Amino acid sequence: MSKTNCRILIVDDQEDILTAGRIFLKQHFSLVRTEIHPERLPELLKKESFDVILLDMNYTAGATSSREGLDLLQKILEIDPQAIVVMMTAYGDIDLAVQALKLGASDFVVKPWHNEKLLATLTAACKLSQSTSEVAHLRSKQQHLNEAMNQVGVELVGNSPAMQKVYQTLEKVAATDANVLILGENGTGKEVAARLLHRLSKRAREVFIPVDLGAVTETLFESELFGHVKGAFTDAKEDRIGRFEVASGGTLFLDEIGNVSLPLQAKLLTVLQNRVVTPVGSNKPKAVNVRLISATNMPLYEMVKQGKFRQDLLYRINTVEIQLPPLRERKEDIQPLAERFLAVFAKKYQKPEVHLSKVVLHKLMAYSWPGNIRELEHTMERAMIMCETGNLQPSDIYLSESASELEEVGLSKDQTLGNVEKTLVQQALLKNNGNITHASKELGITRTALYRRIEKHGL
Ligand SMILES: Nc1ncnc2c1ncn2[C@@H]1O[C@H](COP(=O)(O)OP(=O)(O)OP(=O)(O)O)[C@@H](O)[C@H]1O
Repeated sequence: MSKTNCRILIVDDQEDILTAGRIFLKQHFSLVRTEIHPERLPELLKKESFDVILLDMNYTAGATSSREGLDLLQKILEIDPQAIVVMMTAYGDIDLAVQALKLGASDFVVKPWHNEKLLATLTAACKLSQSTSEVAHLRSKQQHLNEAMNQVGVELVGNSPAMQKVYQTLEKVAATDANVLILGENGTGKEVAARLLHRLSKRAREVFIPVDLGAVTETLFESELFGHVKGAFTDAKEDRIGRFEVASGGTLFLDEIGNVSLPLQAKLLTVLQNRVVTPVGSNKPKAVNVRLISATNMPLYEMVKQGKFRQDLLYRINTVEIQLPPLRERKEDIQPLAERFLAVFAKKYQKPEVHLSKVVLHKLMAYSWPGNIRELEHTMERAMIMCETGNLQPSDIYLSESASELEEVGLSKDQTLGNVEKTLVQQALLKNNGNITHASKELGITRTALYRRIEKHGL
């Protein structure tokens, strides 16, 4: 007969009980220890761990208060709150057994015990102990995974005044559970900001669950967000929890919220108001506790006026609003971002680190970046791949707008002769991708004269 892998400790001050218990239980469980001195229990538990403790309630011969047993139970649970303790009570002590259960005991057996009953109770207690430690193990694994995942993409580069305002708001709102709406054009870093907010919040050890609502089909919306029960529809082969439940305790990031249709907006609103979800095919609502962050690049206020977005839903999601400015409105962030991306891609493609020269920087600064930081990131990745010399050339920077459409750098603002000359030289260099011969030809000056001007204007 194979033994159950379970370590059992029997505590009693009567030698005959300990002996009878040991002889019987050793046939069924991998380890059985006994302790006749209950006062030594705390010391013993610090040294050794047991899956189940079988604890007597009455210690002093003839005592009826059983206070000692309850005190010992409390001590055990102080040392190990997860301990599985089965109490042994005398016949007629049911009230005391109930008290013990309320204090945290897992079960009780009546003395003198029936062997089958004792065996069944302890087998169940061993299973409970195993599941409790599995849950604890999974929980700590989950926490490690969350922490590792929460590290991904949470650094917001850029210190422009516009971004400083964003950081200040993120820090203020992180301490609260307020619903946050992040607005901004494509690629401005809305998801990175949402991840950073989660990491700064008190939910940082829990999950961050992003949902791209633009990619969720109308028919799967409810099942995806609220879950479904087996048989709710043809493909529902088993119960599945939705993103709200997965995110419970943590943060739910609803990206592209402006893409949700009006009927589904109503369903979303009901969930946010009542803080419960009802899986598709079920009639049992489940409570959820999420911090909600929503994001969109769509003009939600305009959409409310046009009847395309529910005003009550907007008010529900925008307790605090964060506007991420487009890159063209925070040009001072271009250099640090470009340098960061170059460093990242140098590592990725195992190339030496590349220096960002002034002429390349000018090309980057003159562009309007309609795709914002995502476009800058892709541009720098491509440049790193194309760059052969370790010295990035303007020709390595491929931009979707043609050079003639580049902004006229500063021409209208300060038209001193020096500035006009500097601008013309810059533009000629940009247009010719830094090629001195071609740029000097276009400007109608010699190469030496162009070099002199480059030096003079610090280009
Ligand atoms: N401030 C920043 N610092 C560093 N990287 C950033 C920053 N902002 C954005 N990025 C990077 O730019 C890319 C786009 O960012 P993100 O996905 O957060 O933008 P988004 O506004 O959510 O885009 P979309 O509207 O298309 O969903 C990502 O690769 C991200 O890592």
